[in-house]
Amino acid sequence: MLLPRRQLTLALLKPDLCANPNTISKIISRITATNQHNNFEIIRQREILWRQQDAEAFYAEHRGRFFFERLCGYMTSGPFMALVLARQDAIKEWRALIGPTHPWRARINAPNTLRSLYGLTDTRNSFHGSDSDETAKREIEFFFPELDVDAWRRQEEK
Ligand SMILES: Nc1ncnc2c1ncn2[C@@H]1O[C@H](COP(=O)(O)OP(=O)(O)OP(=O)(O)O)[C@@H](O)[C@H]1O
Repeated sequence: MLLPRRQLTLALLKPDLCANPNTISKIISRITATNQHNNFEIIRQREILWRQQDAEAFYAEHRGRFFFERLCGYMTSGPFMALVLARQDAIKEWRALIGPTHPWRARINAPNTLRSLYGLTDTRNSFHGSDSDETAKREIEFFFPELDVDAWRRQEEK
């Protein structure tokens, strides 16, 4: 029987979460829980501490937006976790698990999502997820340059 092909995505657990190790372990348990909507395999995991220029490079597409300075300030305020997650439909399923960008919207429309439970404000929304295969490759290789995403995908297709 052919197993469904897995996909990679980049997940960030942002600095407000990493200030509390207990919160991180609860979130990791939820990510890896074996049920239909979780069940992610953590392929790589790394603690990151950014300088201002790292945040500006990663979020370059948002330069000029009203929240750009706030976003870079938040992401350089302390260590955060970068994770590479694998499962079938990883991009869609991780974005579904974290919920809408704005935590207040998540609390109304998607109350069991991670941003509903842990997100603080529009900027301090605690999580990130890649939005396409192309973005996932760029973002994964930004944090894990030693991981060749194309090679991983080729291997997965065999
Ligand atoms: N209207 C806003 N006000 C304040 N901060 C914002 C706003 N929109 C986005 N941000 C911040 O910028 C980040 C990147 O914005 P983007 O539009 O790419 O959100 P997203 O794709 O839903 O979230 P993410 O990329 O973090 O998964 C958001 O996660 C949030 O921290």
